[in-house]
Amino acid sequence: MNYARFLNAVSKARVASPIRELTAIQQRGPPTLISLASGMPNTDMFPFTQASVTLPDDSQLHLDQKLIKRALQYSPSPGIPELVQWLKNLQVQLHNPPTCQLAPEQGQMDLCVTTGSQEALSKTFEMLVTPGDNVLMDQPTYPGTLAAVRPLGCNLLPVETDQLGMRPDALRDVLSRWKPEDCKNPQSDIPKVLYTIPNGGNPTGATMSLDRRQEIYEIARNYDLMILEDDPYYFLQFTRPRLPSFLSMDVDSRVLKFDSFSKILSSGMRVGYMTGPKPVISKIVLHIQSSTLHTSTLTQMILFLLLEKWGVDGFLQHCDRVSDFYQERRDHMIKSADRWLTGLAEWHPPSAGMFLWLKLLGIHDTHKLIMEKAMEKEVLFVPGNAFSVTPGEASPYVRAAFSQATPEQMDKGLERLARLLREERQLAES
Ligand SMILES: Cc1ncc(COP(=O)(O)O)c(CNc2cc3ccccc3n(O)c2=O)c1O
Repeated sequence: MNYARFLNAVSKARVASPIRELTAIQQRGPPTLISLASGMPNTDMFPFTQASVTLPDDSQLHLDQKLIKRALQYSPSPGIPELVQWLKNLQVQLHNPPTCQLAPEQGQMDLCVTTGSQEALSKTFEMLVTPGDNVLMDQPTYPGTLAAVRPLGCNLLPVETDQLGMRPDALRDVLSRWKPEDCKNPQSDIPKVLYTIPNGGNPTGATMSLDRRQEIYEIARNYDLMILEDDPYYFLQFTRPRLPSFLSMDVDSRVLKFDSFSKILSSGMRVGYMTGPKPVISKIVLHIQSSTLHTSTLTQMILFLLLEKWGVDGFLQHCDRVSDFYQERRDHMIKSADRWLTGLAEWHPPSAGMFLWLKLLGIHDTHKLIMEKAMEKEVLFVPGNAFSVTPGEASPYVRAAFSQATPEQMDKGLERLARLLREERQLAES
């Protein structure tokens, strides 16, 4: 892969911060190393002497006086080494990426910790996108991504999805404006980036079938596309075995996978991790060096202590408990939808994630209905137009989340929606 084709001018101009490089050297150095180099503060002045976190089994993660000093200090931009290594081992065990066998400059698998996958996504678009670029994207998609990429002045090209995720025929149709060989012409405006959410899609709840993943990967090979695999719901797949990731089939090293602990351990800890070709991850790390410096060391340390205690098997057992919880909530929401919305709406039961994508029959655009009338009925959804790649596009859909509401609240909420839809029907017929 020629990664220079994908990096924009800003990213190419990024160079290593000498001070941050020193942090890495200092952290790797022997205990006998005397550093008069970095301007790190003196941890003896920090008013914290230890910290403990209690787990459901009443066991504790403890940061003693020595560990708390390290946890409260600056740390390397890619992430604290022990957490980075644990996550690399997890990715190899789960996805066995072909890229592990490559030489670093050829795109060997690398990984960095980010402050949520949101930081990884925003920095990645800022690394790959030049104003005027054409960027391929699931339609509909996650508003947080739209918020990150829209201001960059590129043309977002919506690729239609259905209950099985992005449609390869729709992708081919969008790409039919170009010839595959256009990717060799630096003057061509052929798309270089494809963004998709393969599991438990936000907002549709869709999970991409294996056939489609393989077909879309082949299209990406043919048109030399980087695939941004946004995958915060990977561990919330309800079926086993989990579907293979794009990372697991990435023989070219063209996949960037965005993972997150938000849906399985904590959203407030703000820890994600990004896996991809070393030349690309290195550029993201340079962006981290000149922005946040690194994700909170304390947060990373607490997370690592937990993962070290659990091991991969223990972590996956926890993920199974979490996905079982959301599967049960999904079942409750589908039962209530069947009870209240039959004949009023259409949907596909999701096989992952936390969202149900409801098409409200007879409604051209749900925005006004939800923001005004549903509020009067004291029920809230997200109107479908919030997820459209095309700004201002009308949508008959609403996104319903089954992550927080109790089964009783879900049932009451969908009953209120049904009452509203029946009132709308009567109004339209009168
Ligand atoms: C597809 C996709 N990619 C990336 C992210 C970001 O995850 P993180 O940075 O690792 O935590 C998300 C998080 N999605 C949401 C977040 C959220 C936060 C407050 C309130 C509402 C929220 N709603 O509604 C969301 O969908 C996502 O769905």
